[in-house]
Order: sequence, then C-alpha cells, then structure tokens
Amino acid sequence: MTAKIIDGKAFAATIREKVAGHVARLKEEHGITPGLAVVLVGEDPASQVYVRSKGKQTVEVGMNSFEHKLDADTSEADLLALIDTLNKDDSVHGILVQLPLPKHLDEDLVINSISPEKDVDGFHISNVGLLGTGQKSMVPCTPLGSLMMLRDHHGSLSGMNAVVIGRSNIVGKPMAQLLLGDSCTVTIAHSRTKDLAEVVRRADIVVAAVGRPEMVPGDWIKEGATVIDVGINRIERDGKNVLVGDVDFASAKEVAGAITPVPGGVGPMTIACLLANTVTACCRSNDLSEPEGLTA
Ligand SMILES: NC(=O)C1=CN([C@@H]2O[C@H](COP(=O)(O)OP(=O)(O)OC[C@H]3O[C@@H](n4cnc5c(N)ncnc54)[C@H](OP(=O)(O)O)[C@@H]3O)[C@@H](O)[C@H]2O)C=CC1
Ligand SMILES: Nc1nc(=O)c2c([nH]1)NC[C@@H]1CN(c3ccc(C(=O)N[C@@H](CCC(=O)O)C(=O)O)cc3)C=[N+]21
Repeated sequence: MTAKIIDGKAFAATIREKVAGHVARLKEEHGITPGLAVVLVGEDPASQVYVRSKGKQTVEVGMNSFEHKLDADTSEADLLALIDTLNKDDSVHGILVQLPLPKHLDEDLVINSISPEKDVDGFHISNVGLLGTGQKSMVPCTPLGSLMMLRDHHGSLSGMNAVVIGRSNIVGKPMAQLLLGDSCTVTIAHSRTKDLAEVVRRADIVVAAVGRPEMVPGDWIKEGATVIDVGINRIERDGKNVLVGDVDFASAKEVAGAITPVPGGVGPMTIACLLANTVTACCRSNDLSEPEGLTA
C-alpha cells in the first residue's frame, strides 16, 4: 500500500482563508481588529524563523501583529512586566511567548502569568485543566492542527487505537487529551516505554512527537494506519541541510494508509491554528459568537 499524503500546507491555507473571513467580519461589523503579540527572548535562529513566519501570516489574514524581541539576558521581572502590559492591552487578543526560554527564566511562571483568555498556545495551567476536564479552553496549536487533519481524514475517530510517542506539555499530553476526547483508546509512550515497536504496531493512529530524526521505521507501522509526524529535525544529508520528521517517511509511506510529510504537514497547521485561536480569543473576549470549525 502506498499511503495518502495528508497535505498540511493546503489544509492550513483553507483554515487561514476561514480566519481571514472572520477577521473581515469582525472589522466590518464590530470595528475590531484581532491582534496577536509574539514575545521572543534571545536569538535562537530556528525560533527567529518561526516568529517571522507567524508575523507574516498574521498580517496576511488581516490581523495586527505585535513582535517583542528581548535580549537573551532579559530579567524575569522585565519579561513579566511586558506580559502584564500585554494582558492589559485591549488591542492584544492573543499572547505567545516563544519556547524554549533561556535557562535563567522560569517557564511555568512566565506562561502562567499570561491571562488565560489570551493564552493562544493553550499552555496556561487553567487551559490545561479545562482541556483535561473536557471544558471549553484554548487548545494547543500543534495538537489541534493534528486533530483537524485526523478528523478530516477519518470522520469519526471513535474506538480507534491511538499511540502518542512523546509526553511533553506542549505536544504529547494535550494530543492524548484531544484523542481521548474523540473516544480513541490512547496510549502515551515515552523514553522509558518498553518495546516501543510492539506498542506502535497496535496503533490505528500514530502521533510521533519525539524530536529524534526518523526514529520510527516503516516496519513499526500497522498496515493502513494513519501517521501524524510532528517532529521537526534539521539534519545534514548529502552535504545539505534538510528538515526531517520523527518518522522514516520513505519506509512508513509504503505501509501506512495516510501520513503527514515534513515539511508541509503539522508545521503549517500549527501556525494556522495559532491564527484561529487568536480569532477565537478575540470573539470570546468581546462576547461575540465564536467561529465554527476553528476549535476542537
Ligand atoms: N510541527 C510543529 O508545529 C511542532 C513540532 N515540534 C517538534 O516535535 C518534536 C517534539 O517536541 P516536544 O514535545 O517539544 O519535545 P520534548 O523534548 O519536550 O519531548 C520529547 C518526548 O519524546 C520522548 N522521547 C525521547 N526519546 C525517546 C525515545 N527514544 N523513545 C520514545 N520516546 C522518546 C521524551 O520522553 P521522556 O519524557 O521520557 O523524556 C519526551 O516525552 C520536536 O522535533 C519538535 O521540534 C514541537 C512543537 C511544534
Ligand atoms: N510558545 C510556543 N508555541 C509554539 O507553537 C512553538 C514554540 N513555542 N516553540 C517552537 C515550536 C515549533 N513550532 C513550529 C511551528 C511551525 C513550524 C513550521 O511551519 N514548519 C514548516 C517548515 C519551516 C522550516 O522550513 O523551518 C513545515 O513543517 O512545513 C515548525 C515548528 C512551534 N512551536
């Protein structure tokens, strides 16, 4: 079997189009322009690329983009003061603090200082708790984008065996919560999991979020399974810098039923969902009906 390639880039474009429609409506009918503030501390080159791309796409859908670039040695107090200002700023509906932060800053403290209503990453402890108890929340962008692709491909996910490899707070755990919410039987695997190959072979849905280039080979994948490759790994191959996922795409696509590529899979969906969350946050904060099809 040769897998269907799930085109995240094309799917993301359809989401951005919907977002742009809602932004236009908010402007025309209510005189409100949704705004997204992105805070970058330090000069990590990969983070700079993402931040630039987020800013560009934010403007393209008609929203305001506010970029705050702080020195790598910024104090915690200064960062918290900036977040406090953004929390109080009515033109800012979404706040994203790019992770990872430099080591001297307490990530949990910083994230939990963002107003939960503006926490478009869905990382604030309130949003984590709301998601975990099945209540309305801000849903983390990468898991949300992955869920949208899965629902689009399968319709219902009910009763499917899903294996999430990785248990981070930003991808693995919220992904597992969303799959559980859609009535999958969910297994979360991690670095201590015994016989990962056998665990993965049982899965109808595999979500790989590890950060190890091509670690999941095709012979771990059940015939016809759906593979969502979250990994973004920069490696050198044949003297060139290339981007690869956590799944060995060449061998996996021969057995999977459907698979997301890297690049062009989960990555573009993550940014599209960030824009979607910003519109959702803007509607909620203004007591307006929120857009359909842009949340989980
Ligand atoms: N496409 C996108 O939009 C995004 C992509 N990413 C990418 O996704 C990947 C994961 O990111 P993130 O969740 O932040 O990473 P983390 O490093 O926070 O988490 C990695 C997880 O993988 C587990 N792990 C490590 N080695 C193994 C192994 N040999 N076998 C099984 N599990 C293992 C770890 O287990 P343990 O807990 O036991 O240490 C951990 O739970 C990265 O490549 C990242 O770049 C991330 C965010 C967004
Ligand atoms: N607070 C916070 N929220 C995040 O959501 C967040 C973060 N911090 N820190 C870093 C990770 C990583 N991440 C990606 C987003 C888009 C692509 C993406 O668009 N990738 C393109 C390729 C881009 C390229 O060529 O480098 C693709 O896969 O096609 C990748 C990775 C969001 N993250």
